[in-house]
Amino acid sequence: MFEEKLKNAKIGLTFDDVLLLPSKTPVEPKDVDISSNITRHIRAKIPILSSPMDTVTEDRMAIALAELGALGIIHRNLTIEEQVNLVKNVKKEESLIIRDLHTVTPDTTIEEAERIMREYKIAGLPVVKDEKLVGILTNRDIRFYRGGKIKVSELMTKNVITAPEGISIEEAIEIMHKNRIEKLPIVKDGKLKGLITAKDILKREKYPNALRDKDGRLMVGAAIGPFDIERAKRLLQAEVDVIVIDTAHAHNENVMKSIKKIRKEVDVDLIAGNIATKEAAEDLIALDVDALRVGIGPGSICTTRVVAGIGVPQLEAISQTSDVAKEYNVPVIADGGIRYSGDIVKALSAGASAVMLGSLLAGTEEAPGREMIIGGRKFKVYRGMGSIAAMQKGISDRYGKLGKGKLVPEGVEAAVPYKGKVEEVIFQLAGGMKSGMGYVGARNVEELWSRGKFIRITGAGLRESHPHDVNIISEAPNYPMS
Ligand SMILES: NC(=O)C1=CN([C@@H]2O[C@H](COP(=O)(O)OP(=O)(O)OC[C@H]3O[C@@H](n4cnc5c(N)ncnc54)[C@H](O)[C@@H]3O)[C@@H](O)[C@H]2O)C=CC1
Ligand SMILES: O=c1[nH]c(=O)c2[nH+]cn([C@@H]3O[C@H](COP(=O)(O)O)[C@@H](O)[C@H]3O)c2[nH]1
Ligand SMILES: [K+]
Repeated sequence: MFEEKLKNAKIGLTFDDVLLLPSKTPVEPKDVDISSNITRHIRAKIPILSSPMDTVTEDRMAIALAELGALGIIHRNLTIEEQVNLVKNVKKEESLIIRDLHTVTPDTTIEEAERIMREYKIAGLPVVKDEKLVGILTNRDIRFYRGGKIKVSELMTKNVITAPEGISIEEAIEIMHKNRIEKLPIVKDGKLKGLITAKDILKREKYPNALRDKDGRLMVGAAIGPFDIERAKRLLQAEVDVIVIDTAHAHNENVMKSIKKIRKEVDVDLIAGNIATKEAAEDLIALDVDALRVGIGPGSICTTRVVAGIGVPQLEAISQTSDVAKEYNVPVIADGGIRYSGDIVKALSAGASAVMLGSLLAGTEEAPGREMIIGGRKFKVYRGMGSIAAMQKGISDRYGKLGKGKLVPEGVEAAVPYKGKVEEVIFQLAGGMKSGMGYVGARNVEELWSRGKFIRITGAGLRESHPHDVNIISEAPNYPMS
C-alpha cells in the first residue's frame, strides 16, 4: 500500500521546470492585447492583482494599480473601520463628479471664500442659496481682489453653465471646451448635486487603461477572513468592487459553508482561495464564486510547504484548477511564486486568467512596508501574513490555538530591494508579457491558452536560461541582482 502510494505519486511541475516554445508568428509584441478577466464580470487591461498583505496593499498601491489598469486587494490585518476607510480613499481618488463639495453663499465675504480655497487647495467654489445654485466663484473672479469687505455676490459669475445628472465624460468635455470653462456644476431641479472639474478630466486622460467602475471611479478589492461576514457587509457599503475570501485552505468544509452564506448575503464579485487541486476547484465553483485564487505554498515568503509538508508545484496547480474552471468560465488567479515577467506568461499559458503578486510589488514606493538600509542599499519590509510579526498584529485564532498560546508561523518576515514607482514595475511586466506572447504567436490571452506549448527543461537548461559565466555590471530593470 505504501509503496503504491509513492509509485502513484505524480510529478508536479513549476515555472523553472518548463519554457514556452517559440513558434512562427504573425504577431508583433506591440500589437498584443494582454487584457483578461480577473473575475467573471471584471476584465482588466492589465491582468495583475496585488496580494492582500500588510506590506503590499493599502490605498496607495490600490490607486496606483487601478490607474494603470490592474487591481489592488486591500489586506485584512486591520480593523473593519480602518479597512473601510482605505477602500473609500480609493473610491474618492478619481471620481468624475465630486460629491462632497465645499460651497459658499452670496453673503460669504470674499476674504472667507479665499481662505476656503487656500485651505482645501481648490480653485473654485459653487455659490449656493437655499440649496439652489446661484453662482460660481473661481480664481479668475478674484484674481485682482486686493482686500476689503466685499461679498461673494459682487464678484461671482452669475450665469453658470451647468449639466444634468448622468452626463457622459465626452459630453462634459464638449461643454467645457465650447464655453472655455474649467468647472461644470451638476444640477437637478436647480439644486447643486456635484461638480466636474477639468483637472479630474485631465487625470482620466492620463490613465486611459484605468480599471474603473460604472461611475468612473477606480476599482478596488478587499480581503476578509472566511468567517467575517460583518466585514464583508461593511466593505460592500463602502462600495468595494471585489471581495477576496482569504484563507490558506479554502477547501475546508467550514470555510465552504461560510462562503455559501457570504455568497447569499453579499452581492459583489467574490474571489475565493487558496486552493491547488481539481477537486477544490469543483467544490468552490459549485458555491458560485467569481474567481479562484490558486496557490498553496509557492509564495516567496511562504513556509507552508516546509512547515506543513503540503502544497502543489504552482504550474501544476494552475493547470489542474484551470481545466475545471474553463468549463464553467471562471477565471483562475495564479497566486504566489512569480519572480519574473516570464513566469506570468507561463502561468497564463497553463490556464490562468490573471496573476497575483506579492514580492514583485512589495519593494515599490506605493507599498506600505517600512523602508530600511542594508549595506548601503534601500530595502522594504515584506512579510508573510502567516509570519509571527503579521500574526502578532492580527492575532490569528488558528495559529494561536495550535501552539497553546504560542504561534506556529507559516511565513517569514523579509526585506526586498526598493524598486521605485509601481508604474515602472508594471511597465516591465506588461512588456515582458507582450514579448512572450509575441514569440508564441498569441494576440491575446485566450490565444495564449491554446497556442502556448511547454517544453520541460533540466537543471542544465535552467542554468543556461539565466545570465551565466559573466559578472553583471549594471542591473536591468526586469532582472534584479539579489
Ligand atoms: N497561499 C498560501 O499558501 C498561504 C497563505 N497564507 C496567508 O496567510 C494568511 C492567514 O491565513 P489563514 O491561516 O488561512 O487565516 P486564518 O488564520 O484567518 O484562518 C482562516 C481559516 O482557514 C481555514 N484553514 C486555514 N489553514 C488551515 C489548515 N491548515 N487546515 C485546515 N483549515 C485551515 C480554517 O478554517 C481557518 O479558521 C492569509 O492571508 C493567507 O492568504 C497562509 C498560509 C499559506
Ligand atoms: O504560506 C504562506 N504563508 C504566509 O505567511 C503567506 N502570506 C502570504 N502568502 C501567500 O503568498 C502570496 C505572495 O507570494 P509572492 O511573494 O511569491 O508573490 C500571497 O498572495 C499569499 O497567497 C503566504 N503563504
Ligand atoms: K515558498
